[in-house]
This record gives sequence, structure tokens and C-alpha cells, in this order.
Amino acid sequence: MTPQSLDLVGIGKSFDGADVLENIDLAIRPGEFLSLVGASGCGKSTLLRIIAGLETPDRGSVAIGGRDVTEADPSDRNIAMVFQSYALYPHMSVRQNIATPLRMRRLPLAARLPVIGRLVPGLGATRREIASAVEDAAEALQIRPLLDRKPAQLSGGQRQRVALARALVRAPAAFLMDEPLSNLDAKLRAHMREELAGLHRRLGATFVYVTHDQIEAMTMSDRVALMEAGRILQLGTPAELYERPASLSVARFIGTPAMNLLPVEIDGAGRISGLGRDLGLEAPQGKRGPATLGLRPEDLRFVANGSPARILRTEHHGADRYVTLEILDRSAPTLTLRQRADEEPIPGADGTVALGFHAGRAHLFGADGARLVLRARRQVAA
Ligand SMILES: Nc1ncnc2c1ncn2[C@@H]1O[C@H](COP(=O)(O)OP(=O)(O)OP(=O)(O)O)[C@@H](O)[C@H]1O
Repeated sequence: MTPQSLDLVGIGKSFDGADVLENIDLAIRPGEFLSLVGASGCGKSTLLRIIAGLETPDRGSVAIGGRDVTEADPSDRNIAMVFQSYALYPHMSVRQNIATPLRMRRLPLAARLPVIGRLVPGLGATRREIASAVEDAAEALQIRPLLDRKPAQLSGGQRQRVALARALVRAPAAFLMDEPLSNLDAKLRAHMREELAGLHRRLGATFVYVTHDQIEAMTMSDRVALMEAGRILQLGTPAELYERPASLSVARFIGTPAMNLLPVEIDGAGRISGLGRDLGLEAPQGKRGPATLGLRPEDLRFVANGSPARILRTEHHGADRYVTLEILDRSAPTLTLRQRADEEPIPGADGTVALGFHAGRAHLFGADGARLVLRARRQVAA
């Protein structure tokens, strides 16, 4: 199976006069694991359905492996789509479920019928090829011991793997997945994330994965396209989206716990003040007025002469601890600090603490939400 590129150019789509996708350009590389992530209703499923050919764009073009397929039927695109509902045939064994796409494609109608099918002569070689492709797909998904079971005798994760094997057996040009893990419980979801990432590495196939769960997108993907209201806000590696969010919207969406956002003011000389003091940070020349300072929870820290704050709550998360704080005497929102559980304990459970932040890792967003370059005059600000 040669991995194929997927190229979307100028895709637009509206339903009942409402724009759902606006001028989407997206070049997905051969063999890439790309996630489309965004809040419910942002258009990610519609975009995936357009790639699959299940929906027609109003504007723009779709190419698979360099071939324009904008007008092609789904069946002519050689693409496998995996949904959250696995839609396995309940009366068939796992083996038969996986074989179905190949039987449909390679065997004549009579040969697919039960009983009579076995009597159709001259198809031994085709049947052996199908059986061997089923074994290979089952091997890749590690479900060989389950081949003779019925779907009802499988767990959710096993059914998901069967659905993937059924997609895999067709050797598609790309796999499109729409929230395939959302029916699974949290633990199994985490396990299946690893499995999918492993499967992608083994196959080297192009994967396009739709999810509203940024953790899923960030943990598995080579690149993530973050969507909002029918547009791609930012396309980049998980590290780029986390470390250099292009806008306030991206900063809000990516990261758990979410980035702390503080209202600040940029004066005529570019100095940034917030929490009632000069924060020791500088904005680019010519930018002045209200702005937003973004601080990841792990970049907040307890320091000797910081802003006085009070601990509202401490949550234990195994290796990490999330501390919710309130800055005293200031109209700042509550802040979340993330600490390793083995770092020095937080002073006085209910007492006052002094809070600072890693200035070199702060983010600045202008009044329009766009990222601004930030210069720190010192390493740790308070
Ligand atoms: N066939 C349709 N007819 C009319 N409106 C539709 C149709 N399909 C989708 N929409 C609308 O288009 C918008 C985008 O839908 P889409 O399913 O692409 O979003 P999504 O980001 O995948 O959301 P979710 O995570 O909830 O599935 C939504 O407002 C939805 O109601």
C-alpha cells in the first residue's frame, strides 16, 4: 500500500444558506497522521465527508494522490472511513466481517450467496487471496484469536479493532476516522490511542482523524488542524500549537488545564502591566492598549517576592498537582498552577502564597486575539 497525499484547495460548503466551511486549504502529506480538531459544529465532520466523497463541496477541489476526485463517487476514491459506530454485521463472524469488503469487490454476486456461493467454480485462488488478506489484517490489529467470534462476543475496543481491520483489508489510499473512540470508556480510549498510533507507524498509511478531544489529537498526530466556525485557525505539530498558539482561540483550546489568561495593558513604551504592576515584559513597538497575557499552568510558580495570592483548591493528579489560586486585592481571574507532586510542598494550605511566572514562556495576544512577540526583561516575573 503506497500512502497517498490528500489535497484540499479552496473548499467551501454551506447548508441552508449558512456557511459551514469557508475557503479551506489543506495539504495532507502521504503517510501523515493529521487530526482535525475543534468544538462541536465547527465543520470537521463535513470536511472529512467531503474528502470521502459523501458530501459535495460548493466550491474548491479535492485530490487524492495528485488525482482530482472532486466529482468522483466515494467508491472510486479508494478511501476507508471508520466511524464511531462500528456497524459490524451481527450475524457474521469477525472473519466474515473483515472479508466482506473484499468479497463485495472481488467475487461475483452468485459466489457471495451462502451455500450456492460455495458451488461457484473457478474462484479458489480469489478466495485464498481474500482469506490471506483477512489473516494479515487480523494480525496487524492483533485480533487473530477472535476471528471466529461474533461481534456480540467482543468488547468495545475489540469491535473497534475489527472495524479497523475491515477498513485495512481493502488497502485504501487513506484512512478517514470520525471520532472512532468516542463510544469507549476513558481507560480503553487511552489504550486505543496508543494502538492507533502504533497501527499508523506500522502501516505508514495516511490517516485523517476527526475529534473534538484535543488530548486525542495532540497525542497521536504528526500535525493538527484546529478548526473554528468553518475555518482552520492553525495547522502545525502538536508542539507548535502548544508552544506557539497563533491566536487566543488556539491558546484557549489547546492544553489541559487550560492556559491562564490575564487582562494586561501595554503602555506607549511597550511596557506591559497587569496585576497592578509592571510585569517586566515588553510588547513589540507600536502596540499599545489592552491585551491578554497567557501563562501555562506549569509556567506559574511560587516565588519569594511574587504577587500575593491565596490557595483556593488543590487537586492531586498522580505525578502532578493542580493548584487553583486567587490573586489578593486584584481583579484577576482565578489562576491554575501545575506543580510536580514531588516539588517542594505548597506553603501553608490556607495561607497566603507569593506567585510568579516564567517570563520567557509567557504568551501575549493583542486586542484582536492575534499572537504578539513578547520580550522578557527578566527570567521570572512576579
Ligand atoms: N446535512 C446537513 N444539513 C444541514 N446542516 C448540516 C448538515 N450537516 C452538517 N450540518 C451543520 O453544519 C455544521 C457543521 O457540522 P459538522 O458535523 O461538520 O460539525 P462537527 O465539527 O463535526 O461537529 P460534531 O463534533 O458535533 O460532529 C453544524 O452546524 C451542522 O448542524
